[in-house]
Amino acid sequence: MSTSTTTAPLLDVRDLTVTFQRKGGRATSAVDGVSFTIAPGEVVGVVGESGSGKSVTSLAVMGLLPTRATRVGGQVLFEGRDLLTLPTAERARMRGRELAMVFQDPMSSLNPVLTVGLQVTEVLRRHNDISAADARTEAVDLLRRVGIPDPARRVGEYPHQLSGGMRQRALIAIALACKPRLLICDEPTTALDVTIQAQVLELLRELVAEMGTAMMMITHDLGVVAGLCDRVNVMYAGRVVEAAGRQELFAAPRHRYTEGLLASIPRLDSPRGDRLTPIPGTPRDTIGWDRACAFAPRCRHVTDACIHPDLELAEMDPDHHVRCVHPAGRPEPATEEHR
Ligand SMILES: Nc1ncnc2c1ncn2[C@@H]1O[C@H](COP(=O)(O)OP(=O)(O)OP(=O)(O)O)[C@@H](O)[C@H]1O
Repeated sequence: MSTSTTTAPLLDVRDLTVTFQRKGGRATSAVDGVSFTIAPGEVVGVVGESGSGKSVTSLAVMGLLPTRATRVGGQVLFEGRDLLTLPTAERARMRGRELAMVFQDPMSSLNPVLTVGLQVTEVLRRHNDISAADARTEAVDLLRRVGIPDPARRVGEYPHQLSGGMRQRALIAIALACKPRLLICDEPTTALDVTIQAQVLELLRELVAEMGTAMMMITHDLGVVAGLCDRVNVMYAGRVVEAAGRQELFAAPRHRYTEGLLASIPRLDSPRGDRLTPIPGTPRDTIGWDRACAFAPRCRHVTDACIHPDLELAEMDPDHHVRCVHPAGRPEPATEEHR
């Protein structure tokens, strides 16, 4: 089932499944019936622990999963067209122009033997009919817009000559060069120092708002979600377990996993001396969804009813969906911190 937005969605992911065929014939399911939408200009977070399927979901949307031994099912509708059925060449043409992606590690995403300027102009010239000189002028302007100082000099530099923060800014310049309709960011600040993280997130927020670009923000950091996202999808073991507006999610989490995630991070409004409550166990303590709620082994509220093969993502409120047999009630209203 799909979580809804009021305007026609830009991206409408329906019942996405990704299965990897392992050596010896065993298939593992990484994404298991994921559905969500992103409206034009909307910033949607995908949050969850390591291994929950966030990156595989984004790579499936971008068409960047390895084709060998990978089975992708469902639909990825971009402005109504199913990307999964488009010819490979057409998908490649859309990457950079309609959809772009920023990865976690800028050093492995940038080409080390090409100047930063050349990597920006390459994208501009691939998708636009412009001269080399105009592309260079535009590249300098883009580097300036992403906050790279002295951009006219920096265009001639190689990635290793830039700091980590500057490299990530260069990568953002490349991703936004053709003003894509959708930008997918996969943990874009994890590899950066904490002070630089905030600057890069603020830059992303400003740029997508200015360009009207929608953003899918993949993160395990609820602080990033609180500061940036309009709506949030919480993933666990390859499925969306809760989908809600940001305010609603922080004020009244309904899934016991989301509740646990929120209880395990420090909050400014917690009383002094209040202890954080970690979620017991690890994501490895999982039951297959076909037999039960995958979170059941780690859940403090588990009962026999959680052994239930058809646990649907159910509507709690308009635009708030939860996959849980014992969802939490509605606690106190949102604090200023999360508005
Ligand atoms: N190419 C692949 N072949 C086989 N299994 C894979 C492949 N890529 C990912 N997986 C598996 O798919 C599952 C989901 O991985 P994914 O990278 O999407 O998780 P994630 O939520 O993004 O975690 P992280 O935050 O650590 O990146 C994991 O169990 C992972 O081992």
